This record gives sequence, C-alpha cells and structure tokens, in this order.
Amino acid sequence: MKVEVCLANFSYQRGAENLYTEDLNFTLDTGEILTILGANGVGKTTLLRCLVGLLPWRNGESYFNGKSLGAYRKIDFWREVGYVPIARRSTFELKVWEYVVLGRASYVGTFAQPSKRDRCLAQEKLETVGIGHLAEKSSHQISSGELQLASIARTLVSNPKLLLLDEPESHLDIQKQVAVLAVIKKLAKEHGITSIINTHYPNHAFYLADRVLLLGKGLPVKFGTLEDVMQVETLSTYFNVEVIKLQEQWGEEHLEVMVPRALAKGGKS
Ligand SMILES: Nc1ncnc2c1ncn2[C@@H]1O[C@H](COP(=O)(O)OP(=O)(O)OP(=O)(O)O)[C@@H](O)[C@H]1O
Repeated sequence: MKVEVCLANFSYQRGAENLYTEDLNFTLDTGEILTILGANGVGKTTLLRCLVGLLPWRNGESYFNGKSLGAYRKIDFWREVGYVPIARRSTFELKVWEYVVLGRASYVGTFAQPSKRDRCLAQEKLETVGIGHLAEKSSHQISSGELQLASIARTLVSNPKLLLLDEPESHLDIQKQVAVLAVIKKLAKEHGITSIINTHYPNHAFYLADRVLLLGKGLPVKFGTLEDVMQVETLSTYFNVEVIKLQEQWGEEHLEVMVPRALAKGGKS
C-alpha cells in the first residue's frame, strides 16, 4: 500500500501551537519500511495515531493508494491496516491462538465463534512470526517478547497491506529484538507489506529502513533515505547527545553502528 501524508500537523489542545515544528510531508511506496526516530515526547506515537485517523490531523491529510483517509469506510480501511501499539499484557487470559484470532474481528464479528478457517489462519500467522509451537499456551504464560510476536501475528490475520508498529522491540532482549525486526523486514520485502515503525534505536533504522523520518523539538522535520538522515551530526543534534559512528570490517561485511559516545567503553560523558 502506498502511503502519503500531505501538509499535516496536530495539536492536543485547541489554540495551542502545533506539535510538529513544520507540517509533515512524506510518501512511502508499497513494501517500503519507514522508521520514525526522535527523542521522548516529540510526537512519534501521535503521528501514527493521526496517520490512521485515531486522532484528527489539525490540518493536512493522509492518503492510502491515492485515496484520502476520509474517503474510506472505516471497516474497509481497518481490513487493510494493522496497528500494533506498544505491547501491554491484557487482563483477559486466552490461549495464544485465541488472542491471535481476535485480529479477525472485522471479519468474524466481535461475538461470533471463530471458524476453523480463522483458527488455521491464526496458526499460520503464528508460524510466520516463529511461535507456532505456543498456540495452545496461555497468553499469561508467555514472555513479553513472545507476546510482542503474538501481537504482530494478531495483526497479520486480517492480511494487512500496511503495518504500523509502535516500539515493537520495547521490553525485548537483544536476540528477540533481532527476531522481531527480521519478521518485520520479511513481511515488507517478501509480502510487500508497507511498514511504519516507531523506534528509540537508531541502529534499528540501519537494519530496517528504506526511509527515515526524524523529529526534534523546535527542529526541522527530516525525511529521506538512511544516507540523507542518519548523519552523526544530525543525530547528535536531534537527540541532544554526542553520537559517534563505529565501523568494523567483519570478513566481507563492512559494519557500522552509531552509539552515544558516553556509552562506548572508555567514552567520557
Ligand atoms: N492524550 C494527550 N493529551 C495531551 N497531550 C498528550 C497526549 N498524549 C501525548 N501528549 C503529549 O504530546 C507529545 C507527544 O507525545 P507522543 O506520545 O506522541 O510522543 P512520542 O515521541 O511517541 O514519545 P515517547 O518516545 O516517549 O513514546 C508529548 O509532549 C506528550 O506529553
């Protein structure tokens, strides 16, 4: 799904100044991955919510495959779009497959019994994210990383063409972070699912992003390729901390990471 945001801005309070320093303008082609970066409170979650109409843009509009959000019937729109908010464990205890089937609600009807086909689809999507073996376990007896993967599977059962993920790696150990990011990349590159991801990890943009949107309080909105946006000076300014780039030749691979200098061993704060 192609995504466009044109001249968009937002404010939580009427009459207050805009949340974003400049109106947002960006385009994402089908199967591309956008990572949104920026310090706490710059408006990353708000942007995801405005994009899909969970909050109203103050000005501007979102377009999906060239059609404005306002022109979609809600039920049709949400059949095409999957939103994975920051993971929180539900108070309801369900089997993992039942939790995933809930993602079929727009097809099944909220109180209807899921069909055998819904059950199979849930299993298939659990396999896609690598946790098919957990289908019969209680949603209260899986780890937060597994729950995060189950949340992605739950979104996938409606076969979305656009995935929005808010900090999908939060609370995950580094092995699970790699697993979750690999799933997102596979969905975009093999299944053509356009993806927009909020993250606090600049290095995850290196792994995932075709495009990067960088937000900063009182700073211009930066949108472009990794090369355009992920510069040491730029990140240092937008995160208000000195960032350095470290490089290593690993066999045939030329590896680069960016870290705050103060956190590198031997670095002085
Ligand atoms: N419901 C709300 N009402 C009023 N202000 C809000 C509301 N939700 C968020 N804000 C404010 O809007 C700004 C943007 O919040 P948002 O959650 O979008 O930022 P974020 O970049 O996702 O932050 P984080 O990285 O900490 O998750 C913040 O200053 C926040 O305090």
